[in-house]
Amino acid sequence: MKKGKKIGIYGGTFDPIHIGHLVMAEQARQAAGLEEVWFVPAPIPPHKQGVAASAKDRFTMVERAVADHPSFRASRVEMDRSGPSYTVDTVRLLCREQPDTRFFLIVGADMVLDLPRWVRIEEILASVEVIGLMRPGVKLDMEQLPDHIKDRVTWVKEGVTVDLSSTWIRNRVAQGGSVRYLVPEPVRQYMEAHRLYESG
Ligand SMILES: Nc1ncnc2c1ncn2[C@@H]1O[C@H](COP(=O)(O)OP(=O)(O)OP(=O)(O)O)[C@@H](O)[C@H]1O
Ligand SMILES: O=C(O)c1ccc[n+]([C@@H]2O[C@H](COP(=O)([O-])O)[C@@H](O)[C@H]2O)c1
Repeated sequence: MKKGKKIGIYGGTFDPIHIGHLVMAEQARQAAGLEEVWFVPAPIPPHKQGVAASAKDRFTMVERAVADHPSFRASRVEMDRSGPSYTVDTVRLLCREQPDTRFFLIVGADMVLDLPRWVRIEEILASVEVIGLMRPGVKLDMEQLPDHIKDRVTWVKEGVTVDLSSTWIRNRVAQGGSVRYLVPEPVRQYMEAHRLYESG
């Protein structure tokens, strides 16, 4: 077992980042005793059909969202890479740069069920552990997961769950509704200033 720092890697599209991401990342940090959590915006998420905001805007919103937490960081590790943002490339790079660090991938329940379809998932699971986040509306049928994946996932069972998605936020903004308190205030102000997700 590695003895170095414990760092969480929280990858996502963050289109936009919302309080569900933040509340769950904080619970993962506490539950696993992580010294830091790195939020890793994916410019081209491998399994999504398209994104609404640019990678630059999504990254800036993540930066703003985590600025007031002493252990949260926005990581540029996927920002300057071309092609789909495969997690295996990120994990490879981080483990090479910091061989003594114990990295944990923080993954929502919907994405945990998707792990069997990730590129080179065996290599990922040989290098990092997975912290699973419960998510409302996602039924955890563990039969869907092969044992070698299931065994690498530790679930955060304490605390609250948050019934919120970026899709819901985008739809709300497009309908002219308020998302105050559902995204951090600096993120809301950025969205408003840049007219992100507004219709027309
Ligand atoms: N409310 C939530 N509770 C638990 N996990 C979440 C929640 N929202 C997002 N996640 C997890 O955060 C990671 C990044 O998610 P993503 O940025 O795609 O947000 P999303 O809300 O799922 O977006 P979208 O609605 O656009 O699909 C994924 O692992 C996802 O499962
Ligand atoms: O590497 C893969 O094959 C892979 C497939 C699907 C998702 N991911 C990663 O999982 C994270 C969450 O994805 P998403 O689509 O829910 O934002 C994000 O960091 C993606 O790059 C990675």
